[in-house]
Amino acid sequence: PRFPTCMHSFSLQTYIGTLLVSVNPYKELDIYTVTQMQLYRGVNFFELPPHLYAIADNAYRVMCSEYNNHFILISGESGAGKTEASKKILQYYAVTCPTTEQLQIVRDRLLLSNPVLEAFGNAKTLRNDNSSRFGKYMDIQFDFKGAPVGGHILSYLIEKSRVVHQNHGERNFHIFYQLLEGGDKDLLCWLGLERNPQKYAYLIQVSASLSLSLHLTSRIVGM
Ligand SMILES: Nc1ncnc2c1ncn2[C@@H]1O[C@H](COP(=O)(O)OP(=O)(O)OP(=O)(O)O)[C@@H](O)[C@H]1O
Repeated sequence: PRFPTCMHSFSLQTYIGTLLVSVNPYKELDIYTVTQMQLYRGVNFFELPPHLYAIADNAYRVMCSEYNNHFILISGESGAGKTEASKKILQYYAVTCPTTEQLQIVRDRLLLSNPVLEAFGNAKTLRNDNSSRFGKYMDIQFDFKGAPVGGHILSYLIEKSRVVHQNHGERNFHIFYQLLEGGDKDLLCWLGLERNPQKYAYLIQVSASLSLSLHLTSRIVGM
């Protein structure tokens, strides 16, 4: 793909005013390290190359100095990298905000809730192997010292129909496959389940190419 020439070629991120435009690199870049977090911490917005951490740090510092609420809106098409971006912002706050041993529980809950939410709310689609099939609103509450003391994650509009119907080449919610793959023998026995997902009509994934050839075959047979 061709990127705008102003785009910082290393991070695939650039600014339009104070808006960060980020291109999904589809590979791990060495720009989300603790060293990078320390680099962006407390530094003026335009002093360093465009980065998610600059957005996160700016929102945090303005909140602390103005004592008011701030939000970061992440938008983009499916597969653009919104979920990954939100996780990186959470990690940034987890590492850089002042904390106490007690507050680490809040931090851990915010970070560790993600795998659970993704298990129940994410699924493979044609555009994204880990697509969020629900809207997410997340807030973090800070005390007057700027330490994270709590938060909410609200989910809404989950794609319930996926449980009983998936488009060709797509899958059901991850949790069903995870349960069959990772659930221990006793649990599966108690639930009356077998380990093989191919046994369940709602979990059988028909690949896009296979479904196309089936479709064509049935058309030809029909003729
Ligand atoms: N910053 C990144 N670095 C490396 N890979 C990334 C990054 N952002 C996204 N990806 C890759 O792209 C995939 C899709 O990203 P993500 O799930 O965040 O998209 P999304 O915008 O939330 O999509 P959806 O709207 O379908 O939920 C990820 O599973 C990951 O493999």
